[in-house]
Amino acid sequence: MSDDSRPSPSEARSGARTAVVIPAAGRGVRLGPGAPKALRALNGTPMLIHAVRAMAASRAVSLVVVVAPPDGAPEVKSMLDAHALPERTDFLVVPGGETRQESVRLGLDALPPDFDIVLVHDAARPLVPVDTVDAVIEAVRDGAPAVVPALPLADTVKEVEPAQTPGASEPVVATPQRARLRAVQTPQGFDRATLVRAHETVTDDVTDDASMIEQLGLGVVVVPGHEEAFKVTRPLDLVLAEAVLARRRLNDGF
Ligand SMILES: Nc1ccn([C@@H]2O[C@H](COP(=O)(O)OP(=O)(O)OP(=O)(O)O)[C@@H](O)[C@H]2O)c(=O)n1
Ligand SMILES: C[C@](O)(CO)[C@H](O)COP(=O)(O)O
Repeated sequence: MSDDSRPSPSEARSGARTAVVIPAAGRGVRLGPGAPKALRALNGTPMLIHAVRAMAASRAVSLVVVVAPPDGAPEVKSMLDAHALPERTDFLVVPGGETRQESVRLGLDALPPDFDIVLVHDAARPLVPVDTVDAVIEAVRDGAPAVVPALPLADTVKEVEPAQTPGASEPVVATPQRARLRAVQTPQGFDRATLVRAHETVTDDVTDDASMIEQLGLGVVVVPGHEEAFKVTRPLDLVLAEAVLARRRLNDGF
C-alpha cells in the first residue's frame, strides 16, 4: 500500500482480470481478392485461430472477444468450436463495424464488468509470441494506462506532401530522426476504463487505439515488440508468416 493507504495503480491492478478484444472484421483489401483476411488460412489454419491461440497462450488472459466480419459471426463461432483452444479461456463472438475503431468499440461493449485490463490485438498479427503479450499485460499491471509493443525502424522515413493523383511525384517535407521512431504493433494494453473513455470521447480517425489515449493527454508507454508480431497486410506477408510457422515446427521438432 502507498503512504495514504490507497492502493497504487500497480497494487490496484495486480489481481486485475485481463480480457482481449480481437478486431477481425476487416476485408483485407490489400491482401487481394478472397475471404475476409482473418478467415484465410495460414498453413491450413485460419489466421484468426492463430491469433486467438496467441492470446489464449497467456495464462493471464481469461476472456477473448472476437469481433467478426459484420455478417460472419455465426461462421466465426463455428470456426472457434471446430478448433482446439485452451479450456481456461472463455470466448465471445460479436459482429464488427465499418472501421477498425468501430469494431474495437463493439468488442469493448461486449465485455462483462469484471475485467479491468483490456488488450486489443489485430487478428492480422497472428504470430505474436506469448512473451510479448505477457510483457504488455505486466506493464499495464504496473500502472501504465496504455502500453504498446514496438520495434525500431530499419528504413529511413520521409514525411511528404501526399500526391493528389496516384503515381505523381511527392515533395519531401521532412526526415524525422529515425532513432526516435518506433513501429507499433499489437496487442496494445489498457486500463479498461481509460480505453472506454477514449472510445467515447475521441472522434478523429486514428490507426491505433493508443493514439486515442494520447489525445486524452494521458501517457502511453512502449515495451519491446517482436519481429514475428508483424501484420499480415500484403501477399508477401503470407509467405513470411508461413515461413515463420515452418521454422517454429522445425524448432519444436515435429
Ligand atoms: N472494419 C474493420 C477493419 C479492420 N478490422 C481489423 O483490424 C485489424 C487491422 O486492420 P488491417 O490489417 O488494416 O485489416 P483490413 O482492414 O482487413 O485490411 P485492408 O485495409 O487491407 O482491407 C485486422 O485484424 C482487421 O480485421 C476490423 O476489425 N474491422
Ligand atoms: C493497430 C496497428 O496494427 C498498429 O500498427 C495498425 O495501426 C493497424 O493499421 P491498419 O492499416 O488498420 O492495419
